[in-house]
Amino acid sequence: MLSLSQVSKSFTLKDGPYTAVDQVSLEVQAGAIHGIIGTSGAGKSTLLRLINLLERPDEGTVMVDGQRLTELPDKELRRQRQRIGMIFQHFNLIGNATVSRNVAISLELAGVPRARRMKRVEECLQFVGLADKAGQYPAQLSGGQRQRVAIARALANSPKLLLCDEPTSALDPGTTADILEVLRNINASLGVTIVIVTHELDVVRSICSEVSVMESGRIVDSFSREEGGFLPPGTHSGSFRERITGRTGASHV
Ligand SMILES: Nc1ncnc2c1ncn2[C@@H]1O[C@H](COP(=O)(O)OP(=O)(O)OP(=O)(O)O)[C@@H](O)[C@H]1O
Repeated sequence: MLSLSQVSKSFTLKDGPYTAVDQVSLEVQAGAIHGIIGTSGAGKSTLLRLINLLERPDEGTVMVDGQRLTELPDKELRRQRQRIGMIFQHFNLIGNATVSRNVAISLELAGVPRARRMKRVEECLQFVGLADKAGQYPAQLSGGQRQRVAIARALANSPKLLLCDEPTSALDPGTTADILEVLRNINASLGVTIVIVTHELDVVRSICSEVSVMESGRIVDSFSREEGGFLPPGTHSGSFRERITGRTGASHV
């Protein structure tokens, strides 16, 4: 579903170039929930933004669902991007637009006719349990409800891939569990592949099927739930792998 090959991205800072993502290669199979974890500044969000080319890689190739995004002309890239949903830590909703309009905008941009748009908005709001909030504004909603609106917006164009940048980091533990349940449901019932950037180990333990650990712009370890399960939520010590799986192990990378 997703294949990154030798992808790098540098930024020009005051004291010279800074490599935020350094020759990363990554394969995510269709149907996975892939977690990217690491300390602050490791390059996780930049890597996520390289997947849908919100950031253009300096080097390397990005393939999503058989399409080499890094080689597409702008117009075709915009079309392909509609099949990649994205949600953010701070929801990024339009404050002066109603809930239904927030969801409808991505459909308008995709040129979906009005009648189909309205039907799809209703379906998506129903999916996230907010059909009764269609006429409200983001400021009238709780954090969890705002993230549900953002999820409905991301689902509107029926994406095959959903990118989540710290989706629960602004939420309390109970609301976090609810949002993770919505993401699990999107994966299980709609078959959407999910890539989730987080610094929260419990998010990874709770929903991810596989994990990449990032450090200084590189993927330094990767492992999957299939190798022997993940620990239940709680405090554990050691490397990211030990804290998530309870096991030590050689890096696969
Ligand atoms: N647009 C940009 N311009 C300059 N530097 C940037 C830009 N985006 C990211 N960086 C730098 O790249 C590094 C990696 O940032 P990134 O946000 O990808 O890390 P992260 O692992 O997601 O961290 P956090 O968990 O704190 O968000 C940081 O040092 C950051 O300051």
